[in-house]
Amino acid sequence: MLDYKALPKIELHAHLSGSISRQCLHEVWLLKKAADETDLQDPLIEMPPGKHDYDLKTFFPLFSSYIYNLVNDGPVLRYTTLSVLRDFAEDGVVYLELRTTPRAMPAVGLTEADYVRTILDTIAEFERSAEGKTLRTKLILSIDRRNNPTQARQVLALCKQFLGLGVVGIDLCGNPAVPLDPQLAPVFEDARCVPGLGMTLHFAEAECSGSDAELDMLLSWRPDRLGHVICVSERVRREIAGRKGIGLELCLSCNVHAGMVHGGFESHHFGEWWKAADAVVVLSTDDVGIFGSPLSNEYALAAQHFGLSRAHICGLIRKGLDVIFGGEEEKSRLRDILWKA
Ligand SMILES: CNc1ncnc2c1ncn2[C@@H]1O[C@H](COP(=O)(O)O)[C@@H](O)[C@H]1O
Repeated sequence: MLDYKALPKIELHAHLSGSISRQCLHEVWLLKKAADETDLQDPLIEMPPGKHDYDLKTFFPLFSSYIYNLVNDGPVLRYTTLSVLRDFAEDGVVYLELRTTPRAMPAVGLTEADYVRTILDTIAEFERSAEGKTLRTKLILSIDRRNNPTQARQVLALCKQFLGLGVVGIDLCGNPAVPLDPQLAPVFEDARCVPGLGMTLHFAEAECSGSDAELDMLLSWRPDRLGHVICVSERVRREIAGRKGIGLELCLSCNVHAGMVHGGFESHHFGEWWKAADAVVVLSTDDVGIFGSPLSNEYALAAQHFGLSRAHICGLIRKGLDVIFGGEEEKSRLRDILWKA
């Protein structure tokens, strides 16, 4: 039996706010409650331990109406980010690309740039600590589907501002039920022209965001990686398969628990993609705080449901290296770690 936790792993699709454990949110809530700074319900009641079956209707409001109201100042952003980094490190993750939607906190005078800076400073602080020795973390900034073009432009401006300082990519995320504003296209087209900036897109998460017209537009931006890739037509599937070296960030537990795929783990499209010669499949957690499955468990699930051997698992992790946004130096560090495992 493989020790999936001890196995060095790379995580490329993890949303910061969704990766905060309920215990950590509870600790924040206790402090805020004691200081009379919150009217929110205890996170352990709001999101009972063991409850992971949030569907797309109940999932997105968790952020807008709950988590964002608890993580609403600089010290809490630092505290929760540290906790997320610690959790990934303890799970044996050696390279992490964390993604987040820059968020101003006007009540405490924090701008979107301050938000990004606070997270980068926290990552640096963690990497200097003994517990952070093996994990290296980079940041991807997300444009949410609900953002207007001005907000999207601002995210791109932040990517440029912090490129080389820890930010390595741009993402399109958000509730797939929100129609995609075609005016976001020029922002991603411009992002594509920024040297050194990686691009990953949430792709065909639901029927409503899986039309060929939408997917053709996303593919025209020439993304390096795609997240989820669920509701794709046969033509789009072939188109993706033909894009040599494209990264596919697949999230087993998230998709199964949220009812985004049907028929349980065995029928997850990981089964179709993981052997595809030209695609690079990277197992990812998405939102471990909500769906409760750390990356080590995602690998265990893949092995259990798709019959992957130790050699398959190690091969998959090593192949993932090709699609990281962290640059050659990071790849070389990871080669040393992953080929020794
Ligand atoms: C099914 N999986 C998903 N699909 C699409 N968007 C997702 C997501 N999981 C999380 N997010 C997006 O990430 C934000 C929270 O993290 P940050 O505040 O950015 O760190 C949410 O607002 C949500 O839109």
